[in-house]
Amino acid sequence: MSKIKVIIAGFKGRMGSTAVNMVLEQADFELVALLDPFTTEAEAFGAPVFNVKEELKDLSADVWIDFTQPSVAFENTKFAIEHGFRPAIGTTGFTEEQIAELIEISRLKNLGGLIAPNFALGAVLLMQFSKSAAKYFPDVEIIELHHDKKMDAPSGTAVKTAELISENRKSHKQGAADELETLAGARGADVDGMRIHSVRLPGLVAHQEVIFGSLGEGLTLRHDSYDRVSFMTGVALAVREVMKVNELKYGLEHFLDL
Ligand SMILES: NC(=O)C1=CN([C@@H]2O[C@H](COP(=O)(O)OP(=O)(O)OC[C@H]3O[C@@H](n4cnc5c(N)ncnc54)[C@H](OP(=O)(O)O)[C@@H]3O)[C@@H](O)[C@H]2O)C=CC1
Ligand SMILES: O=C(O)C1=N[C@H](C(=O)O)C[C@H](O)C1
Repeated sequence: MSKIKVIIAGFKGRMGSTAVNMVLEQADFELVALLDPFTTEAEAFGAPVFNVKEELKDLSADVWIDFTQPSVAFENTKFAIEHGFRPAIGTTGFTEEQIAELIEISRLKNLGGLIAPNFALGAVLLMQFSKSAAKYFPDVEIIELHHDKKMDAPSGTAVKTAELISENRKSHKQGAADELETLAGARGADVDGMRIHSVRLPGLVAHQEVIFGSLGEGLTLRHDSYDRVSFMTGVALAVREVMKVNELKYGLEHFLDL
C-alpha cells in the first residue's frame, strides 16, 4: 500500500514540530515537504523546506497539515484545496464565512479535508457533552484557558463549543435583566447570550471549562491538554480519514463514532 504523502505548514512552531514527530513515527505516512516563511535550511527531517506556499504547487502530495497562524490559514487552506492537497487544518481563527467558502471550493474540487479547532479526543467529547447538556441546562458560560503566546481569542474550541451548544439552546440573555458592567469586559464575550471568557497565562497549555447552572444545581465539564502530544491522535486520524471523504468537514467529530 502506498504511503500518505504529507506536507506540514508551520513545522517549526509548537504544534508543527510535534506534528513532524508524529508523522515520522507513522509507518503509513511519508513527510514530503515542510513550509516555514523564514527558514534558510533547504532540508529538515529528510524533507525539503519551502518558504512560500506557491513553491509547492507542483509537488506530489496527499495531505496538507497546517499549524500556522490565523492571518494565513485561510489562504493556505484555499491554496491546498486548489492544488489537490487534502487539508488537515488545526490553525484557528477562521470566520464562519471563510469555512463556508472553503467547503464550497472543496465540493467543486471533490476533495476531502478537515478543519478541526481541536484535535484532542477529550476536547471533542467535551464539546459533544456540552451540546447534549445544553438541552436541559440552557444557562451556560465557557471559560477557555491557554498559554500566553496564543494569538487568537476566544479559542477556536470555545467558538465551536458555543456553535454546538447553540444547536440545542435558544438564544436568550443570561444574568440579571438590569445587569451593569462597571468594568468593560467583566462579563466576557456574548454569543447569543452565553458568555465566553478567555484566560491567558504562562504555564498553561490548553484547557476549557463549560459551566452550566440551573435551579439549585450546577454541572461543570472540563478538559485539559497538559501536553501537545494530546492533539496527535486526532491529527493522525484526520490524515487517514481525509483520504476517504470528498469534501471539507468542520470538526473532528465528523470522523468519530459518537
Ligand atoms: N486544532 C488543534 O487541535 C490545535 C490548534 N492550534 C492552533 O494552531 C495554530 C498554531 O499554534 P502554535 O503551534 O502554538 O503556534 P506557533 O506560533 O508556535 O507556530 C506557528 C508557526 O507557523 C509559522 N508560520 C507563520 N506564518 C506561516 C506561513 N505563512 N507559512 C508557514 N508557516 C508559517 C510560524 O513561524 P514564525 O514564528 O517564524 O512566524 C510558527 O513557526 C494556532 O492557530 C493554534 O490556535 C494549537 C493547538 C491545537
Ligand atoms: O493555541 C492553542 O494552543 C490551541 N488552539 C486551539 C484553539 O484555539 O481552540 C486548540 C487548543 O485549544 C490549543
